[in-house]
Amino acid sequence: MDGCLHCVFTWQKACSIFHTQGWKHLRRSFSTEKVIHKDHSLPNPSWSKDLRLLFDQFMKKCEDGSWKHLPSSECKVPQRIHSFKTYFLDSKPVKEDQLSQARPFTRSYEVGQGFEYAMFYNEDEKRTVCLFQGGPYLEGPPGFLHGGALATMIDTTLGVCTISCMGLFMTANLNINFKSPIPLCSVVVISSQLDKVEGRKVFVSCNVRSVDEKTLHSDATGLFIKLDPEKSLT
Ligand SMILES: CCCCCCCC(=O)SCCNC(=O)CCNC(=O)[C@H](O)C(C)(C)COP(=O)(O)OP(=O)(O)OC[C@H]1O[C@@H](n2cnc3c(N)ncnc32)[C@H](O)[C@@H]1OP(=O)(O)O
Repeated sequence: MDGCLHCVFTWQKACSIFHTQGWKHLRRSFSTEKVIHKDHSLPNPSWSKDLRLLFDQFMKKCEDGSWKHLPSSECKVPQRIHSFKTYFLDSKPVKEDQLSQARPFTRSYEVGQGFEYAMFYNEDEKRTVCLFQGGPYLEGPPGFLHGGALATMIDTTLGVCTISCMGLFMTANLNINFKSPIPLCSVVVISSQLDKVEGRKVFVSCNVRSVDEKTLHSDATGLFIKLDPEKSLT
């Protein structure tokens, strides 16, 4: 179990270092035994009552060990992270100075304005649940969440579901049905599961429901491909 969670943390940590400090630092960081970051997936004053209640419910489910709360940025770097650099040694990313202002997309807004979420993972059931509150800067149609913002959270949730079992990956395909618009600043529950693994291909799916579960806002499937160390990404 720890190994699976470490994979999630590894990806998040790697993205964070890459976006903020560039490849050199990413590589250097692999020699670090333990790095602690602030966890952005804990309650803050912008969270609605619904989000807090759901968060508390899932934290209770964590007490018997069946579910795990996944920190958003706080992470331990496992020894196996050394292998991560293999995938990127030959890549030629954009200049490091261009990346100095970059940050992970879902954590790029001020508290409460963009993506507020917490994720929970069930190892036995291979399921990931994301509790998501889309803030006012994520507006699409007046008063409603932008479809791209929902797609981002679906991709992230499916990605976490995937990485928990397979390590480093990229999204190859996302197929989303938007069934009912999501009021801005409301809370939805994104429930994802791993459906099938075929070699380097992992098939996952999810649905997005209102807090009372009465409204199906969206459903989606995703295909994630495990990175091949023999291939460069660029
Ligand atoms: C924890 C945080 C979660 C964050 C989640 C966010 C994740 C992201 O946003 S990733 C960014 C968006 N995605 C990308 O930019 C990916 C761009 N694409 C790529 O880099 C490559 O196409 C990549 C890595 C996905 C696959 O490349 P590669 O490793 O060469 O795989 P390749 O050999 O072409 O294909 C492997 C298998 O997958 C299949 N496949 C690949 N792409 C697709 C696709 N789009 N649809 C269906 N099948 C596909 C191939 O047919 C092949 O199948 P088989 O083994 O049966 O012959």
